Amino acid sequence: MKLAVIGAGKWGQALYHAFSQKNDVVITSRSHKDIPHFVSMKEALEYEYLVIAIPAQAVRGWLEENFVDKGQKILVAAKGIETATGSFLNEIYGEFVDADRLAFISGPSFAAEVQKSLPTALVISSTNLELAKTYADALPEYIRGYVNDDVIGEEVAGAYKNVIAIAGGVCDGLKLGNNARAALISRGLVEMTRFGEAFGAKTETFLSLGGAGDLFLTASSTLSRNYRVGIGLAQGKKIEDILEELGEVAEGVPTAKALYLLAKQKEIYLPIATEVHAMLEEGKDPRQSVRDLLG
Ligand SMILES: NC(=O)c1ccc[n+]([C@@H]2O[C@H](COP(=O)([O-])OP(=O)(O)OC[C@H]3O[C@@H](n4cnc5c(N)ncnc54)[C@H](O)[C@@H]3O)[C@@H](O)[C@H]2O)c1
Ligand SMILES: O=P(O)(O)OC[C@H](O)CO
Repeated sequence: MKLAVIGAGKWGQALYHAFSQKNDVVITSRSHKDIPHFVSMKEALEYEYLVIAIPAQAVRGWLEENFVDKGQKILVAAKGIETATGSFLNEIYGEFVDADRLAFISGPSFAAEVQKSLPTALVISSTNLELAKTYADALPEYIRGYVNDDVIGEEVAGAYKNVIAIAGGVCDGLKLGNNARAALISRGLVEMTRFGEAFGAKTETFLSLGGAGDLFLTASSTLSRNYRVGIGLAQGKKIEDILEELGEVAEGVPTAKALYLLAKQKEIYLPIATEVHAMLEEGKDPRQSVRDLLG
């Protein structure tokens, strides 16, 4: 199979490594990178099968500037909800490509471990299960690919867990203990499920890889950029300084605002996301957020 990976950040390069095990893969990004089989954006967009690892908040602009529909299939490899409009990625990509040519990859997957070919299990979701299977079959032996058709559920899970991961970092940064982190992660799973169901997601989606699996991974590891944002908040750092130090995308930061706005609009009770939003956007003291969550 011939594939083109678009976006050469940590995740794009990890997926390029993974898919290259069994396929002919090229990679591109907005600035040249010294990677074998690096091609121009124009050449990459001629491929039939694409993998796009551009961060959620940049997707719409990138599509508007670069994408011409020539029948390509797209595996969307980002996790987030567009803050400006509250749109999920399937809605944004859906403005450019029919749903039956869109698939979404999610699940517990630190790029650094995928890059080292460590055992991983991921979910590829699509309304077109044949397409999901095509991409899953292209994964290497060290990645077990599951497929399902609950695109909304997998999208919500992948986006929401980044916000709970920020809270997980706050919890550990304040040294509140394992009991507190377990309570936070469990309640975070309930909260993301409640949110997902409001948008038509399947409850069981949140019990598997894309939900509980990715949440447990991300909300308790310094390998997570979002978890590290929480550590910084607990240390009293300003979010601007945290992100500058990080030097990589932390999708939970803009997604927290998107969740807060959607929760108000649809009147959904999202206590943890609301407190993360308050810490990020209003500079609320993390200790006060914890007290308010426990209150
Ligand atoms: N890093 C991981 O472990 C991991 C794992 C799974 C999913 N993801 C998801 O993958 C997506 C990308 O994250 P990442 O880890 O590669 O982040 P990163 O910060 O390592 O890289 C982001 C890449 O996007 C590019 N980019 C940013 N704005 C752009 C724009 N306007 N147009 C074109 N390119 C742009 C940057 O140049 C950079 O190469 C995120 O949604 C993230 O949640 C990351
Ligand atoms: O580093 P994070 O917090 O963006 O998490 C990376 C992946 O989404 C983990 O599955």
